[in-house]
Amino acid sequence: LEEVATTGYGYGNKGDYKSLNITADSGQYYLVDQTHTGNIETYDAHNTKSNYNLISDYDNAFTSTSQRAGVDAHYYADQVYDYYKNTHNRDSYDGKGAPLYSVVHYGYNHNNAYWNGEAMFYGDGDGRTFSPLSGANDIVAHELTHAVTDYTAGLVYEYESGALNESFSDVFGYFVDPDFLMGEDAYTPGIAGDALRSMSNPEQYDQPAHMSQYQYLPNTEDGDYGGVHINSGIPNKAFYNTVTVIGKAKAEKIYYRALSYYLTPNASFSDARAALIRSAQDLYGSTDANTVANAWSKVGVY
Ligand SMILES: Cc1cc(C(=O)NCC(F)(F)F)no1
Ligand SMILES: [Ca+2]
Ligand SMILES: [Ca+2]
Ligand SMILES: [Zn+2]
Repeated sequence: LEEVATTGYGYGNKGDYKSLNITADSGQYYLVDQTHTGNIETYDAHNTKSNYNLISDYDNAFTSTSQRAGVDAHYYADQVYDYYKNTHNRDSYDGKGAPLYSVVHYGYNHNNAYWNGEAMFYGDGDGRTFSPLSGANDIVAHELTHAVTDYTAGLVYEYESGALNESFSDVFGYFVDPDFLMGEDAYTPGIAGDALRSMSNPEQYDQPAHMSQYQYLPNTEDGDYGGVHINSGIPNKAFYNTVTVIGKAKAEKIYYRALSYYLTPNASFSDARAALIRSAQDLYGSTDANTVANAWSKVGVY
């Protein structure tokens, strides 16, 4: 018997119907999507941090409650893969069709998600701060964009370059989920309208929105590696200032060109401003280049 590509369906964390690309193999069905260069495969860690296994079922319906996190991770990984291929002609995070591996039910009550250089890992949340984190497509795009960044600009995950690394992940989270809130679909299931971060109003969630409020923190785990998730509010606000004037279609080309062509591992906020101005000038001319310049000047970055 061989692995036959087929379609199935399942319910996401919100009980929403999702059509899935799956694989049938000797009477079993697996969350393995063979429709791209590399497979998209989704695993279950059963609330451990080790020994994962492919999510499988006896039919093509992944409708059990325990499968919901995997259904979302599988579906959104496909969505983000398609985004990079269709919008930027980038085949997976390495540009060469690398397979995408996702692991759900990672750890116990784990209020986070992350890319470890090889796979994406999603906690279930504790049910108060987060519901299963794969349920937010901007989080999936955020994590996958860390992989893209690692293969392109390689922004070092500390201080300003690290805050840029975080910001580019939020920015491509916007491009996949075009609203200015980050993580809202998995954040505080008991509270409507809030989010992990706001790109339009970073201060709402205790992030600086201007260079004058940059937080000098130590490059330690406790210091969030120089405040990479905190100081990202400044480039996030600059992005908001840009996209609200230029529009999404142009902004995503400008940001992708800067990330893949101009930015270097130790880029500062000022270097990012220059890379984005250059990208806007290359693609669309001086009017849009000036818009980018002003967007960053307004957050105190020159
Ligand atoms: C600490 C800490 C981690 C994060 C974060 O952005 N995690 C990735 C996400 F996808 F879950 F959002 N923010 O503060
Ligand atoms: Ca969002
Ligand atoms: Ca909420
Ligand atoms: Zn991140």
